[in-house]
Amino acid sequence: MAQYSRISGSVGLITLKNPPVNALSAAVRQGIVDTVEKALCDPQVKSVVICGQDGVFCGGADVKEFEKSMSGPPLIPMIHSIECATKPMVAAIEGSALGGGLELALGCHYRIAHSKARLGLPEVTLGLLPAAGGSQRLPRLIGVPAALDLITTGRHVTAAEALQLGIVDQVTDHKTVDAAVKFALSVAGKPLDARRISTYPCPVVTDLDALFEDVMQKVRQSARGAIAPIACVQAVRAAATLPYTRGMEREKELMATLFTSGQARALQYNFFAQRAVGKWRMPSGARWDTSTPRPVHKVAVIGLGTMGRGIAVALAQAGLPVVTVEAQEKQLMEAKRVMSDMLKRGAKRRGVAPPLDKISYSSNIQDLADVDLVIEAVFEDMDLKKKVFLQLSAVCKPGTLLCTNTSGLDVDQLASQTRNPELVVGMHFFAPAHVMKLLEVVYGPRSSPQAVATAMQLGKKMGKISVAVGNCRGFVGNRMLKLYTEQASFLLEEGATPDLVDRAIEEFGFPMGVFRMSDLSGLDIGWRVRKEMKLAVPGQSARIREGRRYSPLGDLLCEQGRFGQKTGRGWYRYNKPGDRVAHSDPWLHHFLEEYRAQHGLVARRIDQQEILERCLYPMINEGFRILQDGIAAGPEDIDVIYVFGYGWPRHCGGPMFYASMVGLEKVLERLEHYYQAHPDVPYLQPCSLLRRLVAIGSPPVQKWREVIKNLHSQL
Ligand SMILES: CCCCCCCCCCCCC[C@H](O)CC(=O)SCCNC(=O)CCNC(=O)[C@H](O)C(C)(C)COP(=O)(O)OP(=O)(O)OC[C@H]1O[C@@H](n2cnc3c(N)ncnc32)[C@H](O)[C@@H]1OP(=O)(O)O
Repeated sequence: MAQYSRISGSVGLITLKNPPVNALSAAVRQGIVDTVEKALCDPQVKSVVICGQDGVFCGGADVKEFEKSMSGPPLIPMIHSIECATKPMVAAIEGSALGGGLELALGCHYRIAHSKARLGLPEVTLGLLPAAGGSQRLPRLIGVPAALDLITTGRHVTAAEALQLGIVDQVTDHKTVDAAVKFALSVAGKPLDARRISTYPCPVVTDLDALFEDVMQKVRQSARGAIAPIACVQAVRAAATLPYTRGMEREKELMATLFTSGQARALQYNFFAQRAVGKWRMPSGARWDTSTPRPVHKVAVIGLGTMGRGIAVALAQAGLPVVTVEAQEKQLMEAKRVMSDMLKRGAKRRGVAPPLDKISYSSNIQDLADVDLVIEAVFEDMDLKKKVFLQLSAVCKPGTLLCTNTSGLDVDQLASQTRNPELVVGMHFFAPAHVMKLLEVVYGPRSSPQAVATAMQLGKKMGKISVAVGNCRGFVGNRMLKLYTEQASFLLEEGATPDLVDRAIEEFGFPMGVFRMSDLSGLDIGWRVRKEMKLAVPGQSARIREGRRYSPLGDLLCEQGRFGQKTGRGWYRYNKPGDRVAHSDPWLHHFLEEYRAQHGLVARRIDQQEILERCLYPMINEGFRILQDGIAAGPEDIDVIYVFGYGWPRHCGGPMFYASMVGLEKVLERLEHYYQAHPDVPYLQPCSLLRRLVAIGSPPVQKWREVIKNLHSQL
């Protein structure tokens, strides 16, 4: 839909109307075609302004339409006819001009932006390229290097940067449409030949081959198997080397391969999944749109280890006053120094003043009497956390929300220490907490919807993608991760090496393999938990514990003081403690051989396919159990957690989406196969939800919620 009116006597005003982001649906495209024609045929009209309603120019093509067969006028000729118009066309950009929205603006002869507007070609993040002329017009307008940067990263630029780059002609702090109309009046009747970007030659680049080789290498390195960034580079190369019409053909050709790819489907699924997790619901029926968060004006963080420091910094960066409490004076002083540096570095990056005054430091828990919300981030020890919750419950004013930053401990046990268990939730941050985007908000059986709503809103304010999940050991992320790491150890017992397993995982697209990751986070953390659970017993190497297969490999390494990077030895060897470059370690290979000999295990050749299936399918199976248990409300929650918290390659959608792409029948068949081969690993047994989905014909992932709902209503 687009509305046409005439203002200031001679300016035709076209307003895109498709809330919330004025996406270019078939109806909007039809509206634009019709209203442009009207404006061009109206003899009173000397120039035209195109704007979007409600302060948003246009969020691009309507991504929901990509799943259906396309109807309505196509974008490319529509934009072409705007560029060919004989009356000046001016884009009035407020809010966002993204993807097809910016391409539409590039088809106009002039662009006026509000100072708060954001512009960009983020198609690459959806597995696509700017295929309505964006890959051909932008390099012609701003040069090849700048266009490559914007198109391959998909980053949004501010109006100020857009002006500097030459994407927009004017930036205004006032009403954008008024400024655009004034501008349109001033250019009426002026020649337009020099304003049609498609006619520009691409600015010459010295040593084009070297530039593209360099960019392609960088993109291949950071893309980790994603195809869209590579196609984006190829499209820009076409702009730099071919006439416009041939460049457009190349753009179309490249888009055709991306458009139907699994990666594009995965990335678009993930785009909507990120938005779906904000619409949380609890098994009780409480939901995001019926639960009002409590106001949070002042926050506290208790415990200033690595996690507490990161959380406090993220809170201060979000503009919240934070009281931090650390019982040990020495640790408090050290934390203050490190956190001030973190705030200064962050502020420098963002070009703002460091919010040092937002954080106050104390060693006295009594200083938390007036805060609205506390995040406890002391050592991961249930007894210690219980003690802290007991104290907090006595010190804090009534109504204070008490949150625990735990990676898997029982939130309900902590709630039971307090006067108001309904005000207790888990906030599981990921390290480094001021950088990582993910937050698991964990509700216990007694957490109130209001407490969940408050934690979710705080997460949003901190710039996190927050996912509400139920309370169980490890919540969603770590519950699934446990099986992944355990399977990786089993593979070592059977003949693999850390390098072999990590290579397979990294080629799949994870930034780091399972053993490299374990060395980075420290083997001792899991060891301590296993010792607490009485699973790990020093000096013991039995391979069956509590009636099921157990790999003591990690425990045995810890007994040798091999804790990973921090000790310079772990699954790999490092040149010195704290070093980050992992080297294959002959000692470890010898250790594995001895271990296998001791247990009568014969090493066999393990291929990449088996490594992936053994590491990923049990996780996926556990994901189905998590859905079945109602710990996560839908597959989107699990997938968002894995993409943003655990490095699951975004172009594979997330573990549950990946399962649907592989085919649920295949996942089921392989799990059955592995369970038969390893009956002492109970979690390999396929979960009944997976069986059920296969039995009803493997519906697409978007339909699983319905199946789960029916399953729960039958129980
Ligand atoms: C054989 C095969 C032949 C192949 C040839 C096919 C040729 C096809 C030709 C296509 C031509 C290509 C055109 C173009 O190059 C492609 C594109 O434009 S792709 C889209 C690019 N745009 C984006 O990526 C922007 C995405 N949106 C955002 O970043 C943000 O939404 C925003 C605009 C910055 C606004 O942010 P917020 O205010 O925070 O709001 P939300 O993000 O929560 O969004 C609100 C609401 O809107 C929905 N939504 C947003 N953008 C779109 C969109 N582009 N399409 C559809 N829906 C969109 C979002 O999901 C939210 O929905 P809700 O959750 O409320 O239901």
